[in-house]
Amino acid sequence: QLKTDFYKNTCPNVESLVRSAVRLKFQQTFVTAPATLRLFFHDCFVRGCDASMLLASPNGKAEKDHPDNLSLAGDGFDTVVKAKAAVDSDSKCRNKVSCADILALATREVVAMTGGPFYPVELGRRDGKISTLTSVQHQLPGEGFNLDQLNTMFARRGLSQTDMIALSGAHTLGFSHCNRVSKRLYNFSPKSSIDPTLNKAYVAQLKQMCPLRVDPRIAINMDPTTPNTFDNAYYKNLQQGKGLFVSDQILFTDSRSRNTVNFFASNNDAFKQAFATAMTNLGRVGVLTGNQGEIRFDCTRPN
Ligand code: HEM
Ligand SMILES: [Ca+2]
Ligand SMILES: [Ca+2]
Repeated sequence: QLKTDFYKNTCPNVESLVRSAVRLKFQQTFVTAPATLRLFFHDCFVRGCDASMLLASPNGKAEKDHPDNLSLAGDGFDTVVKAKAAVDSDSKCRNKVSCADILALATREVVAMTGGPFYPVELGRRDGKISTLTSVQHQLPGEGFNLDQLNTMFARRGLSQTDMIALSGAHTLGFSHCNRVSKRLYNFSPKSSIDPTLNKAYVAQLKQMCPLRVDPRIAINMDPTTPNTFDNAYYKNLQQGKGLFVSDQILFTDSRSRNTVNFFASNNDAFKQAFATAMTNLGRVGVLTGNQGEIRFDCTRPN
């Protein structure tokens, strides 16, 4: 239903307009890349890829206000606002391109700019009008999830285990916060205070960055080897016990997903290809098309 040339007649330059705006923003701050990528994921998992996550909060009860979204970096939202302004600066395009499509295009740009694949982006999504805190409940994966929980949550959106493993490779970029990992370092289980699947040297490193009772706002790299490059280092890290979250490390620990991790670790091109396919599948989740929804004038509020 979505098509790569959806705006062929209404806004033929949409891709280059978004690209220049995202490039400019990326030059100002690297966080643009991980922030936009994560925003797209969270948007698609809640009510589908409809830009619901971008809607401002009039009453403190929007999607944005859910605890799982409070750590979304502001630069992701700002990237979409800037790209939308660039699109609307072209009189032919003004109010013709949905915020959901602008987010999908901006996400492709940040992936490509950091070294990931440049893949065709399907377009034609419409913007949703609803954003509620309760619609986020149980829709986003937790950092403590096991393989079955991850597979169930992704399968509900038509995404395979391979898609899930490839998409988890997004953790090759960006930051987390100490509160997400302290349980694995200090308080893992009655049997062992440290998660036994963690690499010992990595534990020491993490404990140094995240001492007990550290300020929970302290940020740490998710990929300790190449935090600013979109590459398959994430999977090589998993092979060495250097997955930051339980939900990362389980992909290698569980024998049902280990082969795919080993394959992506050994072949960056295969990972990039699988990531592109999985992003296309993610971009189709729950989309509004045709005359459903609307084309928002302002990405932060319904028309
Ligand atoms: C598989 C299950 C997943 C879990 C449990 C998970 C969980 C998390 C958590 C807890 C953080 C850190 C938040 C913080 O402390 O600030 C994070 C960051 C991030 N996640 Fe995921 N995530 C998952 C999948 C994904 C997917 C599918 C994508 C995108 C395709 C993604 C992209 C990112 C990015 C780019 C960051 C870094 C954000 C930044 O630097 O601002 N994650 N994720
Ligand atoms: Ca959404
Ligand atoms: Ca990396």
